[in-house]
Amino acid sequence: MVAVNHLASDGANSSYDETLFSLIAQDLEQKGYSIRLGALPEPLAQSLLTHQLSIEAEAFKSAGIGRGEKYLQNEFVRTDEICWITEGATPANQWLDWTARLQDYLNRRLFLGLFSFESHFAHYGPGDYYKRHCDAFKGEANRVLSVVAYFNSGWTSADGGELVLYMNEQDKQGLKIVPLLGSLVIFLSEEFPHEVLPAKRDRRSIAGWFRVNTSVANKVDPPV
Ligand SMILES: O=C(O)CCC(=O)C(=O)O
Ligand SMILES: [Fe+2]
Repeated sequence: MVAVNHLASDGANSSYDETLFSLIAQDLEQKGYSIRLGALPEPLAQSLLTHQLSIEAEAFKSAGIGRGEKYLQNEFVRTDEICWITEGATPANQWLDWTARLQDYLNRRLFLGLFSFESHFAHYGPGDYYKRHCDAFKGEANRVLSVVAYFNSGWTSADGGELVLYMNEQDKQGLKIVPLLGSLVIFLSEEFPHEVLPAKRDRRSIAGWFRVNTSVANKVDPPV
């Protein structure tokens, strides 16, 4: 009985996910980005928000640019606080499982060769922003696809904090996306400059990146 229920609910989730993944793949193929409102399964979005709130006080650090030795704190560019997501707590595992399934799907359908995934929670307090930037630089990038998921119920454009996705280097207008609970934005990391406008209240999200493998001979590319 338990096994049947388990299968039934897994089946329902995976058919929902397959439909969503297929729409995302189609968007990426046609436009290079996908904006899907309310797409992240609601129980997953809720449990990620609860988890984020529970670790915020002790585990979050001011965001920097880059990781490891190249880590730079630069308030001119961004002022949010972040916490990298690793396996452990159930909501984090569920997120990593969901993104692994998305990765498999996109590799099968679009042959992107996505190899690993890194992601962090982000908290923008009132006044926090992330100025216009690219997640990867043309040519040298191993970040291929950026994924952002939002956890803010009742957010409207009056609350600021929109993601502005610019279509290319020249675009000054961009597309504004309200960071409403469950919304997902996925885009080719090298192609779309973007920024986060100053938030007027607490704004919570996950930002993540699928990477290709850039290991060479005796230098192993770490997954995060
Ligand atoms: O939170 C967002 O809307 C985007 C964040 C972002 O661009 C980043 O962390 O690189
Ligand atoms: Fe970004």
